[in-house]
Amino acid sequence: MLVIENCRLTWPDFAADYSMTVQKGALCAIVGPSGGGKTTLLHMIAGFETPESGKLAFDGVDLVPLEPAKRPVAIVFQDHNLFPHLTAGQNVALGIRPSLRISEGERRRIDEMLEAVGLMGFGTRNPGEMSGGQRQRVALARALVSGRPMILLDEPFSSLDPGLRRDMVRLVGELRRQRPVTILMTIHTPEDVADLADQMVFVADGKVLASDTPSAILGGSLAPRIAAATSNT
Ligand SMILES: Nc1ncnc2c1ncn2[C@@H]1O[C@H](COP(=O)(O)OP(=O)(O)OP(=O)(O)O)[C@@H](O)[C@H]1O
Repeated sequence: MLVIENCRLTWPDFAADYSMTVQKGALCAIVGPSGGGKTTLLHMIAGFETPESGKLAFDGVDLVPLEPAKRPVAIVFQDHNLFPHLTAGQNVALGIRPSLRISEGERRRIDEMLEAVGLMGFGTRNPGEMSGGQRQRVALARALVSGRPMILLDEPFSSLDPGLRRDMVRLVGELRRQRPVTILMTIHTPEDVADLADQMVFVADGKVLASDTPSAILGGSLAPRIAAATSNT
């Protein structure tokens, strides 16, 4: 389980105090207004920001003292996930070995992962020869092949058109059913994940203001605020 208890971060213009839990193996969607602190929450879990106080633990392990590379976490950003001078296969390989010196078995794992995200045969292409959706599939494959038990997706599909975005969200749903991974995903279109996510949290003003099932969140008292946050994007 991911446990976040009163994790505080303070800047001159913004203060956050996060508390939430996510069950191991769950898909948790993070929604809320722009500037409310969704990305900052993921950055804190990944280790790019350090809480001044509070508890941040996954599976009973305190994450705070661990540098980002040592955390049980892989992150996929909205853009710029891939190295343009490396092939798709090499970009995925980085999830296993930063040196890119991979064994034959690892090569097979990479090919299998590319196949799992619908990119069989694309291993030798460069990112510049791929569509935005295909590039995000490569980034997803790299996160999954790393074997890290928690994957953070920060608006990974928001630059894609609505149909492709829904396909990608469904792909995330399928992939996580096949492997024991906990996924936290920020999203500006909560309706896309309503029937896939186990949990939805609403983040605004640097706080987790609600945490429940997607139907309870989307049908509850926060619905107008969620609709307003969505229409502003
Ligand atoms: N390192 C930092 N230094 C100063 N302020 C920061 C830092 N990191 C985040 N913030 C502030 O935290 C606030 C929340 O930003 P954040 O990106 O987490 O919001 P968000 O909910 O992800 O927004 P969006 O939906 O637009 O991506 C912003 O006001 C931002 O300026």
